[in-house]
This record gives sequence, C-alpha cells and structure tokens, in this order.
Amino acid sequence: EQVENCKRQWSLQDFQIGKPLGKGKFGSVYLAREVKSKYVVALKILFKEQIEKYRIHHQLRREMEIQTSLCHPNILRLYGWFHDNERIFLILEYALRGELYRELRKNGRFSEKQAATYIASLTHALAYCHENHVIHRDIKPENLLLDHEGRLKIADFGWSVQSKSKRHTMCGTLDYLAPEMVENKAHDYAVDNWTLGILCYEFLYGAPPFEAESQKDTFRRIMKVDLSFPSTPSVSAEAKNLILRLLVKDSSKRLSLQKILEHPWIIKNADPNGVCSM
Ligand SMILES: CC(=O)NC[C@@H]1CCN(c2c(Cl)cnc3[nH]c(-c4cn(C)nc4C)nc23)C1
Repeated sequence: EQVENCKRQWSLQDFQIGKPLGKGKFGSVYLAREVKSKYVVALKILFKEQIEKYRIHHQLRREMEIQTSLCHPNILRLYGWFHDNERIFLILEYALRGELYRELRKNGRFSEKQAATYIASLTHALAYCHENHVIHRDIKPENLLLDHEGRLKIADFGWSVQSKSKRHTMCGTLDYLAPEMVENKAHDYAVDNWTLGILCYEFLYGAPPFEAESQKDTFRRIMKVDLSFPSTPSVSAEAKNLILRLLVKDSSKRLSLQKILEHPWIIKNADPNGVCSM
C-alpha cells in the first residue's frame, strides 16, 4: 500500500496550498498539505514556459531522477511529481526550520559541536551520493535546510550531475568553488571535499575563507589557497587541522570522506545522531 502510495498519480486537488517558502528563478516553493493524510510537504511549482525559455528541462529531469532515487536522512526527499498544462509540481519533504544560512547569520557562527555535527551530516550525505555516482557540486549554505529536530538536509540538486565521467561545466557561487572548477578543468568527486573545508571554516568563523571584494580577488585567493585563521574566535587546533587537510589544491590529496568521519575533531565534537542541541 505504502509503495503504491509513492507511485500513485498526484494532482493539484490532492493538496491545500499554504504560504510561499521561497522564490527561485524558475518558480516558487509553497508550504502545502496533502488533503487525505494531512501530511505537510513543500510544493515546488515550476512554469513550463520558463523551463523551455531557459532550456533547463534536461537539468530539471536530472534533478528529479537524482532526488527521487536518493533516500538518506540528510538529503531532502523528493516524494513525487505531477504537472498540468503550464506547470510542473515537485512534492518535496518540508524542512520545518528552514535555511541553515539564516541560523548561521543569526548566531554569527556555530559552536564547534554544532559545526562538527553539520560537517559529519554533510559527509555522510556526500558519501551516500558518491556511492550512487552523484556529485552535488553546489553545496552551499543556501542549499542546506534544517528539519524540525535541527537535522541538516541537502536540498536543490539543480546543479548536481549523474557522474559517469569527469565534468567540465561551471556552476555554483565563487566562494565555494574548488581550484579545478575555477580553472574550468576536469573535476570529480573531490570538489565536494573542498567545499566541506569551505563550509567548516564558514561555520566556525562566520564567513567563507576566500571572501574578497571582487570575483577576481576571490578567484586569486582560491587559486593560491590563500588561507588564514583569525585570532578570534578561538578555534581548536583539531578544527584548523581538518580545514587545512580539505583545502588542498591537489584534489587527490584532500582528506577522503571516510577519513573526515575518523578525524579527531569530528569524533570528539559531532553528535552521533546529527541533531546536536544548540
Ligand atoms: C535555494 C533554495 O533551495 N532555497 C530554499 C528553497 C525555498 C524554500 N524551500 C524549502 C524546501 Cl524545498 C523544503 N522545506 C523548506 N522549509 C523552508 C522554510 C522553513 N522556514 C521556517 N523558512 C523556510 C524558508 N523552506 C523550504 C527550498
């Protein structure tokens, strides 16, 4: 019955639409409730006209194939989808506490326990993605959501690719781009490891490490791996060690996902069930 439910044909009549949660370039996301089960979801509504205009139907189809196939506690679920003449509707898991970004801006930065818990959750999710031949490539705070327990959820697979070979397409904002992507070189899974280093730094210091006035300067700082640790806030040597072993220009020398989970800072600080209390 449950499987049947997942596969059943959905339509707009099955949902009561609530408040808008966010506006994307190609459509918007609304809070919604499935009428029969009263189950709350996030309904992403995309306009076919926009999809044709920006020619992103192949990217959208890839996002849907990928997100439907992935099932992990730290990856936002895509339960199903349906369409009418002018719109496509994605039925997504609802993350009650919204964007991790807001939490980061509100607090300024996270504690080492909080930061390590989020990095461990991300690492578990990425290991799962890589096992399923998916490189996300666009892990940034805006794409990270928090559920009712404060558990991290990776959302928005718009830029991810089913990776069978190395990739050459530019994507993501600059701060999180690995050197090989900045140089538009072939890249592989290790780009996500670099991004974990960027995020770990940003969670602990409140801003990404290579932030600069201009894109050119950010590029230059990334290529030089021009990394420095401010004296405040005081951050443990283990945390700095992990960051230094991820922000390595040679992608083959970056700490592997498995080694991140075995790192002393993660072992000591990450909450095993991923919901470290504030
Ligand atoms: C780039 C990007 O994906 N941004 C977030 C999208 C907009 C809302 N989306 C949500 C999606 Cl897809 C799922 N759950 C959400 N929960 C929220 C949210 C909750 N609060 C209290 N505030 C917000 C916002 N938003 C979502 C996805």
